[in-house]
Amino acid sequence: MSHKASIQKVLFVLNPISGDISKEEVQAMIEEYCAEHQIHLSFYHTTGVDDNEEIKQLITHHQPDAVVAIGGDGTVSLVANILNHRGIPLGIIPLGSGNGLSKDIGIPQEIDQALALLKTGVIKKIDSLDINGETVFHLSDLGFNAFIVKKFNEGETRGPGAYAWIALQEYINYTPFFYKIQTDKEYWEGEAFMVTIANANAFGSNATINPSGIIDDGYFEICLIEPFPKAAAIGLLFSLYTDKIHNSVYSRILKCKSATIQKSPDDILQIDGELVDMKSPFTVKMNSKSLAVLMPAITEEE
Ligand SMILES: Nc1ncnc2c1ncn2[C@@H]1O[C@H](COP(=O)(O)OP(=O)(O)OP(=O)(O)O)[C@@H](O)[C@H]1O
Repeated sequence: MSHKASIQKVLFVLNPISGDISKEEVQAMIEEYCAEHQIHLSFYHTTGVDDNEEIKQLITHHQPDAVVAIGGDGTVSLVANILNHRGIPLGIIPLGSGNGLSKDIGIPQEIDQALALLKTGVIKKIDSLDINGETVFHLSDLGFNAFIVKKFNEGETRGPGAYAWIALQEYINYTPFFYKIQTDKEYWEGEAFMVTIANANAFGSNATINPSGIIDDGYFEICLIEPFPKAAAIGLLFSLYTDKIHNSVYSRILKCKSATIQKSPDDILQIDGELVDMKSPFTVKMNSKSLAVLMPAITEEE
């Protein structure tokens, strides 16, 4: 179910440090678009400190029809967390390096086209997941990828090249952790190279970990990559980038509505790009259709 967006008042939340484009230019483009389409606008520039409270106050004050996050995954997550369960739609103008959620829901990656959704888009509700009080809108994982995210955050170099280089170096000596997973439907235990708790389909890098996931079907998937011989690594990588990982003998997907996961103490959890300190065991629960999102009308017909 979706309905045509009728948006006349927008709060734009802009992260001045994300992306490599001039934010003055982005703001000028938005101001011009809104003037042309009689959209009343206000801007909030994030500071990295108390943004959550400031944005909540601005929402109360301005009563916007939509709040548009302009930035990377961190900015999208900040705004999505505020809007979750509130009914006010989230818009996204992607400026980060990954932009995972925006890609998964079909939001154009070009600024002008993403902006045009204010007039051409539809509002649709998507699911979110609750992991012991932390919210996942896109993907969360344990194991190898979360470990690489940690290494990447600790390093000096940025960009997809740096991430791939760290992954390649660490992969050689990586030892998979042991997991116990009880879902509302089945039990699984064993070692896994990676355990992805997926509300959506693909990482910002376009590696599709959950090809058949649907973001508003009331289910999530726990996507396991079981330990594999080194010789299988290239094939697995190829499967991830051709939407075929579910066909691999090393892949197992547990589709469910709730789950309890037991992890090893040293294993790390990442949620939508941020590392989270999580106790074990932890529970994952579905919040069906909790977040209203502004997206292209075409997504529904695909
Ligand atoms: N004015 C600011 N100065 C410094 N840090 C900021 C400011 N505003 C937000 N931040 C920080 O920016 C981070 C979020 O960045 P975001 O993910 O949106 O962009 P990015 O890092 O460029 O994108 P990506 O994660 O996709 O590479 C948060 O850690 C937040 O605290």
